[in-house]
Amino acid sequence: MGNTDRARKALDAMKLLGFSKKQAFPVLKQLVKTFNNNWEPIEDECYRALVDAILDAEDSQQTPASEQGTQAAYEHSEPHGTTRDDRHSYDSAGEDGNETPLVKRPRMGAAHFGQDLQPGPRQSTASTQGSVPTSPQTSRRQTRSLTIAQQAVDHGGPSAIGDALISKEPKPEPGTDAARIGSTVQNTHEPQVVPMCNNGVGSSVQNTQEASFVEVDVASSTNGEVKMSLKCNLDPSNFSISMEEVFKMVEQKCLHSYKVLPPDFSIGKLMSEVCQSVAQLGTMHPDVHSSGGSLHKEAAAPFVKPIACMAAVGIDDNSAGGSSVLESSEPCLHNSIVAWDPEFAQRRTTHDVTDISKGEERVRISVVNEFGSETCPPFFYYIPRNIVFQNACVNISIARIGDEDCCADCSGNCLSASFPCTCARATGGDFVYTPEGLVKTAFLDECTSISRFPEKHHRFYCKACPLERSKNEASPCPCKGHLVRKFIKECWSKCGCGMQCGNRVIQRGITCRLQVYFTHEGKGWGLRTLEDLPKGAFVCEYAGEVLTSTEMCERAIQNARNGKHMKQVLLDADWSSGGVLRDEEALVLDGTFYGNVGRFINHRCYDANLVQIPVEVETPDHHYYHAAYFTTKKVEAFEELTWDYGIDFDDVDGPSKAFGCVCGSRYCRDRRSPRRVGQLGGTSGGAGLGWR
Ligand SMILES: C[S@@+](CC[C@H](N)C(=O)[O-])C[C@H]1O[C@@H](n2cnc3c(N)ncnc32)[C@H](O)[C@@H]1O
Repeated sequence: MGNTDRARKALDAMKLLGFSKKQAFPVLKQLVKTFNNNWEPIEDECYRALVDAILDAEDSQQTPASEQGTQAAYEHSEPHGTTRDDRHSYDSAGEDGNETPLVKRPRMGAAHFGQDLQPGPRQSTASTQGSVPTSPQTSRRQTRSLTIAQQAVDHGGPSAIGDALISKEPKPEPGTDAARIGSTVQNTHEPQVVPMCNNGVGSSVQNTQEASFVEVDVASSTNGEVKMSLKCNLDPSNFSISMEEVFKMVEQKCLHSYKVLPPDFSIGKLMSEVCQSVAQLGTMHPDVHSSGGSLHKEAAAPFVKPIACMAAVGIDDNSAGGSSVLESSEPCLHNSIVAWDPEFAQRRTTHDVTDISKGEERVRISVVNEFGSETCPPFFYYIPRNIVFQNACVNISIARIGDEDCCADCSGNCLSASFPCTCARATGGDFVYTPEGLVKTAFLDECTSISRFPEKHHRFYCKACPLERSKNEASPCPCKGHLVRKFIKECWSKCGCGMQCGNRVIQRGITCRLQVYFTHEGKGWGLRTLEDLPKGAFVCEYAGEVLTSTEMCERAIQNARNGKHMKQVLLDADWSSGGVLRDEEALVLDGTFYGNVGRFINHRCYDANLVQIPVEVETPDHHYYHAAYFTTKKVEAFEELTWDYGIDFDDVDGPSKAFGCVCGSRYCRDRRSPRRVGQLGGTSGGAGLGWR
């Protein structure tokens, strides 16, 4: 083929992309000269070099259309009212009058990965930042969709020169909040089409005459939710490929294009990194953002990284809530007395909806209400870790931790030692956590079983039950029994290992991305995850004021008068093992007035996706411990996080009076429930945890 033919083909190809001959020709001429009449690099990858060169030439001339006032640089006139930027998005017709795709022009190579789709001069209507409403109050999910439209037009030249990337209407995904909000999604984007070389994922259908689409959807919100999905509407009967094959192919093409790539480069990883980066930018606390501090790293570290810990090296624990210690040198902790001032609380009605934790957690925890008018839950003080109310005795002292209660001789990461350390042995002979920071399946399943089928598990019966005594001191009822629960013992400060030790998970605080949201089933506010969570993942603790059981009863009476629901968790795992317990040793956590996100976890009968496991960190006995929530199964992003409160709904005198269950579980135990569709034989009878 001679130079003239090659030039004609190149100009035809450019025309298909919306570049006029006037634009393309001088650039092509220059390129041919630059490459010493060698056409290969010009024709390579569907004229990628040429497109880039034209865009570069445009860049060097470009001023915004609104300022320019003329479109003299273009052969054809602009559609009505469009700006130069718009024109890049909407070339309404080709020079031949045929309807050609409305084009937007990013750099071709980068467009595969959306890299060139960052805010930029020619993407004023579709920038990621621009798409996100600036008001933090806005709870609407914004979606950003990029569609690679494969036109597969065969003009004798590279067949898929017309591949295009379209930013289209937000498209909610089934099962996500975006799907629920449906038409309420605010779309700040215009549809856009970007020319793509056919070296993308759609290449396997380049000969088809029918238009095919590959959509890359990036859904994001002000609250930092990000979901990236890739959808193809290709006819699956034409071919069968696995995503792995696709990734491999794209990876090879990347390698070909960019010449140098790290050996472990993967498209899957790249996509997940894109999501994580968007999430990270959205979830970083402003102070971290500006300082680029280590907290930023920590927040971004996937919690499943061996060391949810690794990133914790060098973190500033003051701000990051890395320790769950109740600070005290007193045997009984009385230095953090919390007094609830109802008047003050009434004056303070709002939370920071961008972060209900007020920066107390490592990640922001946003609040959204897609269904009602209340913008946020009733006021309470957010505390990331437990604080004693008044009389509770939480005896944390170095002196009480004996050699048999810690692993003073360890160093580094206990999980990598050849033998389980003392702390691991305290959990039953082995480490409970995997190197990825997840609770091992066998242990988790046993904890879940105890919680689901308490009647099948062993109970202790107190001689003088503190719970019954606090209800009626004069003539207490016999103890109803306390479940023997399985404990996790984490390494702690008296141990020789470091903060990066894999046997320290809950003490690092929340690392997954959570959101408080208003449920539509009538449960009030609830908690959901914004990312997929594997089975056994730590979600959060239930944090609150530490009360004695007498204080709890007094509060319960007071709250019943005020029509307030209590949000309490009994720490009764070991009440009967040490003989008669003093009232100040029988402890309860109450998150009603001072609490963390754990107070938003709603109840689900039987098949809840969280289980509460007692975790001992700083105290060697089981009177005081942390009530930590772990996932019982894989949980998808945007799923509500639920826990079985262990309520016996048939006990009309008990806590079930508080609410009619609308958990929606097919095993719902509340016979009155309108949403009940089935029944599991037997009742829970309580999982050893009271809930009022
Ligand atoms: C710990 S709080 C959970 C957060 C609460 N939904 C809120 O808005 O603050 C427990 C309260 O949530 C409500 N709740 C939790 N699970 C429920 C369910 N399955 N059905 C109905 N209400 C539920 C009840 O009002 C219960 O007293």
